[in-house]
Amino acid sequence: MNVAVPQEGRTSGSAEAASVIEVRNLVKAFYDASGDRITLAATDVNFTVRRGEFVCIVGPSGCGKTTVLRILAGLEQLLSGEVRIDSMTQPAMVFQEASVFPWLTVSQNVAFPLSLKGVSAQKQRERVAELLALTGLTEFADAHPHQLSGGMKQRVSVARALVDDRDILLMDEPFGALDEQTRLTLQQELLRIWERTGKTVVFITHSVDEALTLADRVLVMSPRPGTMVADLLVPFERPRDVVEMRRDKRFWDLTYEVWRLLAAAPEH
Ligand SMILES: Nc1ncnc2c1ncn2[C@@H]1O[C@H](COP(=O)(O)OP(=O)(O)OP(=O)(O)O)[C@@H](O)[C@H]1O
Repeated sequence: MNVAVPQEGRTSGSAEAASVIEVRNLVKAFYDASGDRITLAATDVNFTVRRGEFVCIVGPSGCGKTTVLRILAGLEQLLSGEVRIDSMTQPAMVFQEASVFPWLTVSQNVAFPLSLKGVSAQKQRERVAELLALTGLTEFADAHPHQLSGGMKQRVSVARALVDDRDILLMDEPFGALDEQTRLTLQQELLRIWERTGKTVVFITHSVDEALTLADRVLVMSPRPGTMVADLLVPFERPRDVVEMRRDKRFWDLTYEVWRLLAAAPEH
């Protein structure tokens, strides 16, 4: 069942049992205030995501990656096409900039979705403790965001996205603003969390390296208006070691393959 805000083109149902997200012939355009000038952001986008899968989307800047993700989240309307999300819960979203409330503590930030749902204080405490442990934040439970590093703030965002146990996690360049080393640490942590929770993840990144580190499949988009030009299987076994996997020649062969596709993708 789809509990997302109903929109034209978004339907519910379980036509394809294995796929939890199905996008067919999606077209999205933005209009200026007068309605005259149109920016075609994405065109004829097709892909599916199976339950529990980790899918990364890469593509050049402005090709429509965020737009596609926002449509999945129910934050944008599509112009035409169809989006089917087979889930009991609205997708959770994590953005590039850690979206934490500065006046709340780490615990209160993580608990926020539960407080909106009227979950009892005792249950909130239990669930928040689980999530703080999962994301390595237990000792910062009472800290405020200004006392945290960028990586820790992003951990708070991830913990909050997981706290009310939604099936689908949509992540828009969540580690894009972090330094390389913190990024690698958080990639490893995200993989561990994903393996434990079994969420379906759609993750946008500019980094080919990051996509191959995390994903079961990498979807490659063309320049704007973006469309899918490749759907590549990432064959590395799980659990992955984000450092050790770089010794595997297949990692670099795939890196070359994705870069070749990005370089060759035609502009529309
Ligand atoms: N609200 C909006 N109004 C008008 N145009 C928009 C809006 N949002 C996005 N666009 C345009 O749609 C196109 C796709 O934008 P989008 O943010 O989806 O790209 P992206 O692939 O995520 O880019 P980046 O990788 O740089 O974040 C761009 O040309 C952008 O200017």
